[in-house]
Amino acid sequence: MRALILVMDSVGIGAAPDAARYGDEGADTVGHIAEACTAGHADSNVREGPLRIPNLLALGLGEACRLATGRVPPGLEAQVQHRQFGCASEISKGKDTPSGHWEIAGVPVPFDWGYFPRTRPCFPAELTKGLCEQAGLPGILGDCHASGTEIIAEFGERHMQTGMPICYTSADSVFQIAAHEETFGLERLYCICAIARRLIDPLKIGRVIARPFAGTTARDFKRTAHRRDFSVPPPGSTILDLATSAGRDIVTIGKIDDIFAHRGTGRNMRGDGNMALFDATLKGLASLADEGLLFANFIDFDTLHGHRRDVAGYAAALEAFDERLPELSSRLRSGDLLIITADHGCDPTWSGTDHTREQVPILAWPTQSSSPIGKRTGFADIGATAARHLGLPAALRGAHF
Ligand SMILES: O=P(O)(O)O[C@H]1O[C@H](CO)[C@@H](O)[C@H]1O
Ligand SMILES: [Mn+2]
Ligand SMILES: [Mn+2]
Repeated sequence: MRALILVMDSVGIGAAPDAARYGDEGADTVGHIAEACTAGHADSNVREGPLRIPNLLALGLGEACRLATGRVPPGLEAQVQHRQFGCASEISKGKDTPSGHWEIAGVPVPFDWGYFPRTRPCFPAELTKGLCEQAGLPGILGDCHASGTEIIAEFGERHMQTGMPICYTSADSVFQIAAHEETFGLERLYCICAIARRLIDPLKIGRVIARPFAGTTARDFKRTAHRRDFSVPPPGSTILDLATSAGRDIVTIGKIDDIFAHRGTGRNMRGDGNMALFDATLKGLASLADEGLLFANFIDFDTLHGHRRDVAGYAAALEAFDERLPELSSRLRSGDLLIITADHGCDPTWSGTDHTREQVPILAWPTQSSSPIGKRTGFADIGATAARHLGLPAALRGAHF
């Protein structure tokens, strides 16, 4: 008997009840992608036509959408084979990855994050000064809200000439530093991120993110897989901490270890892209001991497609993930529990490039209980259910389903 939590990063299924507060009323990541596909607006050289995700639909994704918004998106009507589906809205404020994952793991965020204003410059002068002094930098570029790919196209060449890193933020509580892997150096980038992490702790900023890139000109700059997140630790004991205390085997896939600031994250396995992460998940599962926990994050939905407002790419990523689900389900043993969910939305049809405050799906297979999961307040019910399944102490915030 083991438990698996798979987070499809940013796969929201409709605006959260408080979405208006975030300017996200009407956002719907899966719904709008399905609509675009059906309308023939998401055809590309890798996919075409209506969204084809039969395995997620069999787990109840279409019906979870109905619970969240009152309608099944076009093309997602299907026979549900497993009736353990539901949706959840987030208690924590914000719409970013750390709070979404921590809440899934049983720890909603009880405080308000710090954010940087939409001004230029947007970082406090003392912060920039401190960073330049302590890291020996001649200055910084950017100093604004931006899309990560656009800002390296804009400032990448100047960065290479001057050695000034590109610092930017978003609607999330983040301080992001982009620098060239070779001319600036990867280790040096990590090093200045660690300095920035210490400097912004008092500002309650959730993450410093290293954004290394490669290439020679604005036309061919490309971010590499060596991104690293410097997160603050979760503000309470998560399911990972409980499982660690109980001596359980833990496998984390992808950026889960960064998101939880490496606390209780067990054996971490990485992969460059969703398919490599899926391979790692299968490998991790094969080695996961009885009563163990596997916690995985699939990042491409968000980083490559949601933030880039790439509807066809997002649809193709959902289809590719869906296609691999049978490999996973065929490896589950009797008594294992699988929960597929998400941490927030990132509607690729929405304005701007930020996350969207959305409800998330809960697709469970199978659960101990036969009552419907329904519409949940708080992602913590997911962690509470996995914890109960593993026989861990009932110390998390949520109620199990
Ligand atoms: O535009 P890029 O650099 O992908 O940044 C995005 O990535 C951050 C982390 O998900 C978000 O806060 C958003 O700013
Ligand atoms: Mn995320
Ligand atoms: Mn994101």
